[in-house]
Amino acid sequence: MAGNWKMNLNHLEAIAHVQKLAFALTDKDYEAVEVAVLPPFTDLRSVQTLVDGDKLRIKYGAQDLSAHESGAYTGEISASMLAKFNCSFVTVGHSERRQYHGEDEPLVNAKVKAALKHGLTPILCVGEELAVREAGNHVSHTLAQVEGGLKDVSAEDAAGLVIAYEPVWAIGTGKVCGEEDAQEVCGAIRGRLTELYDDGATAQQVRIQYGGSVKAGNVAKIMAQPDIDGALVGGASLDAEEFVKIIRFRDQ
Ligand SMILES: O=C[C@H](O)COP(=O)(O)O
Repeated sequence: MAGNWKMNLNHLEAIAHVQKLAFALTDKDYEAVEVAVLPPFTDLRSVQTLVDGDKLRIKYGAQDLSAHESGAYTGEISASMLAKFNCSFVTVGHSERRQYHGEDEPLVNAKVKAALKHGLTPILCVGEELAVREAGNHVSHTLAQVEGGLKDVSAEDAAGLVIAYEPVWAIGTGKVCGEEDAQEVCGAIRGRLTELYDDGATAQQVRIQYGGSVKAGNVAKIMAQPDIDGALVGGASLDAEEFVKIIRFRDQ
C-alpha cells in the first residue's frame, strides 16, 4: 500500500503525518502489508531521519526522478540522490507527469532504467484517459504503456517491479473504477508480462497495484481481485486514519 502525497505536506507536516502512521501501525500490519509513503522531494530527508531514528518499518520513496545521471539538468533529482536517501521506491510515468510534463514512453522507459540502476523499485504508472476507455481501447492503450515502460528491461529486473494501473478518469475524481473493470486491465497486464518474459514466474512476481479514488470504503473489493496486489493511494493517504484503514483492508 503506497501513499502518493503528490504536492502536499511540507517537511514539518510530513514528520507529523509519518508519526501518526507509525503510532497506529503494528507489527501485525507490517507483516501483512508492505507500507510506503511517497512524499515530495523536499520531505524525503525528514522522513528518512524519522524512519532511521525510530527504526520504523514504513518504507518511502519519491514521486519522480531524472532520467539523467548527473550534470547540467536544472531542477532535476537523480536516482543516485534518491538512493542516497535510502528511498525504496519511485513512481515513474504517473499520469500527472505524462499530462502536465509531456512525459512519453521513451522518457518513462529511461527513468525506469535509471531507477533500477540505482537499486530503486520503480512503480510504473499506466492507465487510460476517459476518451480511450469510452472508445473501448483501454486494455490495448495500457498494455502499450507497459511495453514502452519496460522496453529492454530484463526479466530479473522486471520481477521486482511494481506496476500501478491508474485509469486517469478515476484519479482524484471520486469515480472509482469498478473492481471487475480494474481486474480486466490488471489481468491483461499480468498476461502481457507473461508473454513479454515468456516465463510465468516473472509475471507472478511483479506486484500490480490499482490506483484511482481508493478509500477505506472501497479498498476491500478492489483487493479481492486476483491480479490486484496493492493500491497506490493519492488523496486518501493524506489522512493518516484513513490510510491506516486502507492498510487494514482485510478488516473493512
Ligand atoms: O498516485 C495516486 C493516484 O493518482 C490516485 O490518486 P487519488 O487516490 O487521489 O485518486
